[in-house]
Amino acid sequence: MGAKDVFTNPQFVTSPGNVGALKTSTDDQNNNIPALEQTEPSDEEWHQKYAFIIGLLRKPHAVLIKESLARERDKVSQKLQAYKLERSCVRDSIIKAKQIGTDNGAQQSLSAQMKHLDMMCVTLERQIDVLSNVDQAIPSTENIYSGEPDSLDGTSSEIMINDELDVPRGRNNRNSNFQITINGRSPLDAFAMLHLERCAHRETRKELNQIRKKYEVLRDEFDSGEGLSRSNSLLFSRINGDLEEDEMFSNNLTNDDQGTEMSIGTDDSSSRLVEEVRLKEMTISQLRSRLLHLEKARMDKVPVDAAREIARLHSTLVQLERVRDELTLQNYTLKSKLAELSARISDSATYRLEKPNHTNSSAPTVVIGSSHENGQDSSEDGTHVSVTSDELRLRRKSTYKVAHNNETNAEIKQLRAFINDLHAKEVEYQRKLSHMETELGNVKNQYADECAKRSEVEKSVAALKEQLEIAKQRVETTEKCFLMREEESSALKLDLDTLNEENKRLKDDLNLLHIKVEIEQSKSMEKLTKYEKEMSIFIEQNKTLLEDFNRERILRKKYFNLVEELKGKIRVFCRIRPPSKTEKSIDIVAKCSDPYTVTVETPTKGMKEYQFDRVFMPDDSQDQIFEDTKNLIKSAFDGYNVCICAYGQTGSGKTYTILGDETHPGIAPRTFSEIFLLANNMSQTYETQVSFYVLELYNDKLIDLLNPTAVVSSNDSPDNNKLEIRRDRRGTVWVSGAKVQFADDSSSLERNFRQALLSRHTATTRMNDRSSRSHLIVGLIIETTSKVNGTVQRGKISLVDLAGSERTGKSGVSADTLREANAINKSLSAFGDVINALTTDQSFVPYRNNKLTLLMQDSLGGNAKTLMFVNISPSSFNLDETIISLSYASRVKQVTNAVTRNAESKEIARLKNVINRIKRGESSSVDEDS
Ligand SMILES: Nc1ncnc2c1ncn2[C@@H]1O[C@H](COP(=O)(O)OP(=O)(O)OP(=O)(O)O)[C@@H](O)[C@H]1O
Repeated sequence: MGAKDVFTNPQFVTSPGNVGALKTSTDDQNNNIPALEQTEPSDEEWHQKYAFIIGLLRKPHAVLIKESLARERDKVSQKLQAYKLERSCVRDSIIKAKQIGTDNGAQQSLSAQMKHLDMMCVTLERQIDVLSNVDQAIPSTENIYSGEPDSLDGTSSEIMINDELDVPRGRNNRNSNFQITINGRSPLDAFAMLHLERCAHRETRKELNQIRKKYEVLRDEFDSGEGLSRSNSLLFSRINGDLEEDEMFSNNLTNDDQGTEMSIGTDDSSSRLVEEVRLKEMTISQLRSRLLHLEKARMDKVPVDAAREIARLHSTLVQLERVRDELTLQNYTLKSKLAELSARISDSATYRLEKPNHTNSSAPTVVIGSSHENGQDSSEDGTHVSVTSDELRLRRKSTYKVAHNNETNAEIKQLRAFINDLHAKEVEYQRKLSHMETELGNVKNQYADECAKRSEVEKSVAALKEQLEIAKQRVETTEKCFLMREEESSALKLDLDTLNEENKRLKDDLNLLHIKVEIEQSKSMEKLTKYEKEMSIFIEQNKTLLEDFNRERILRKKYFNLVEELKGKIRVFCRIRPPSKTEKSIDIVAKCSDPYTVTVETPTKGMKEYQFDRVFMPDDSQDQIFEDTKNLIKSAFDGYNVCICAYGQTGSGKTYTILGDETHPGIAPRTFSEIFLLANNMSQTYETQVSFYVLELYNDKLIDLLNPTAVVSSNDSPDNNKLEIRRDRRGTVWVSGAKVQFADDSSSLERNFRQALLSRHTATTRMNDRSSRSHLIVGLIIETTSKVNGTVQRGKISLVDLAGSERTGKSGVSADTLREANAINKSLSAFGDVINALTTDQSFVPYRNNKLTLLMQDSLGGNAKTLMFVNISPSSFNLDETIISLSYASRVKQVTNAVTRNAESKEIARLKNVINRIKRGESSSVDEDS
């Protein structure tokens, strides 16, 4: 195609008859030998063609092509280097894999990779070679300018241009605006194709030369035969279609009669020869058809002009074969004629010998062949011969010939010699013909081999072309991708520019905003600092105020208490015990809303509220209870009477509050420790003497628990009951006849106290496992004598654990203890009466109605600082009792005592002691008041 494009361009075709057409010279027309030199373009013509293309390749273009070729070669070289490097890495990996002994799959994968890399390396090396060849084929720029044909000489610019020729078509070419084309091809392509065409022509020329030489050899051999000049002329006259003379000669011999058949006879050698020739012809025709097929197949693949050349060569070959066939035919014809002539001659001789005087003319009669078409047998006697009309005619002719015997004898002889020669020549000719056929066969075989080789090469070239096409497509795809990426990149660049501008604008805005924000921030910071300062001031003020408030609150409470104390009011603490096991599932109705208020939810009257000096919650510990209580202990050291009592329904926690248990000691044991602690603290300035008594009011009877035997005797005999409740002149209640025991320390005091408690009356009720069935009164007398001035102060702490107020049915007391319950209720009722009288400012307070009220005379409205615990149960089960207790305690809180200090001067105390001693010596009664 490329070659066709180049050569169909009129500018290339310098001599239309020279290129693409086999021209037959005048001299060779007779011999039918192609004039190869004249059909092949001369070197000058080739140079003209090259020069035309090179003329187009002006210096800039040539330089560009060379540069682009060099670039391409460098690129491919770099690629090759990279592949080689990768190859060496893969090789190292394979070696390592073998050393380590990795699995076969990995090794196979590496091997496949290695093969691929090898293939790529080979391909790239070939590409580099091709590029180098093309580069060398392009003449240097000086030569382009000078346009010297030598520079384009086929020998000097001989390149192996094949279908792998890869003219750089990348960006470089595009960028260099290399747009000159020849029939749609770049000059470089045209140059390459021209070169290809020239090479093909050279090959064809070589081939034809060989054929021509062989042909000439054959011809020389044919011509060089002795005595063959005539036959040669005849043969070549036949070859050249000049058969007139021969036909005349034939007509002379055969009288040229239509329908006459000249039998050659049954000569075996001739028929064998004919058969051989026929077989050879068949073989030749088969070979020819095969050759034609192969030629056609090859022609499809070769450039058109080369194909045309080959076609012409082929037609020449066909012509030559036709000539050969004709010669063969003529040979046969001549052979048959010779045979005929021989037969005639022999017949004529026979006739002449047999009938020498038969006719006047004595001309021999010629019997031709064995043709006896009329079925008449010839007679052997010679006198009568039965002959056909043909025989008669022949005889006439023979007669004629005999008449000219003398003239023809010489000719016959000559003919015989000629026949002999012809026979010899025929043999020779057959030999040469067979030799020529063999040669022709060899040539054909060689040609077929060449064709096969060429087809192989063409196949490999086609495969390489395909690879090249794939590579080109890949390059084009890559270029397209690259272009797309470039377009995308440019679009992105535009976007980026826009975004950069936007970003810049936004940054400016942001900077402005930053400045504004900073200004605002600084302002805000100033304000914040200001506010913080103000806030800290406020916080400080608030803190101070809070502290002041708390201090004031405490002070207020303190002063309120003080006022209350000064007023002599009884202080009342409320303590709510935790729910017992049996009360867990029952509703809780009594709650502590704040440290001074207890609320009780009643089903009929709603929520009831009671205010007390302090309210303790169920989980408040014995420590917390005593913490708010121990100030009173100090008052006893100051000479005041102090009374701490617990009131409440049975099982509400009175005994737990006053006495406690072993693990949770109550107010009494803690008071013992506190007394001796204070005494110890004051031991520098005061001498302290502690004495105590423990009484029980059981069934309206006083029992001295420090002397329980006395109790038994008193019960048995009232006369022996010496325990009498008395008051001294300052109103302090004391019990005459009760054992007052001195205590040196708290432990001995507690030990004796616990011992005394063992004698207390208790019982198990439904409300309490260890219900106190009596009122317990513990008197602690503290007498302090100042070591400085001898002042004596005498204070008393009364700890009273009242028996539980109860409803007999609810508490489930037995009939045996019913009397105890009645006595308890009676005493508590008297206690209530006294409270009523005191709170209603009645002139008469019924202390004497009951021994309990008589005993507590100095604690209720008397000369004492009184603290009463009202113990309540939280559960709804005890709601009624709880409300009664709380109402009762609220009234007690209104009671005012007449609090005075029990202090005397040292002298009075001394005198009193003297008097007491005298009195003890003179009289046992020292009561000052009853
Ligand atoms: N605040 C409390 N914390 C823990 N347990 C308590 C509390 N108050 C009372 N109890 C328990 O409740 C039960 C009854 O208490 P306590 O004996 O003191 O009642 P009481 O009022 O003295 O009864 P009674 O009048 O029948 O003698 C006891 O087992 C006691 O341990």
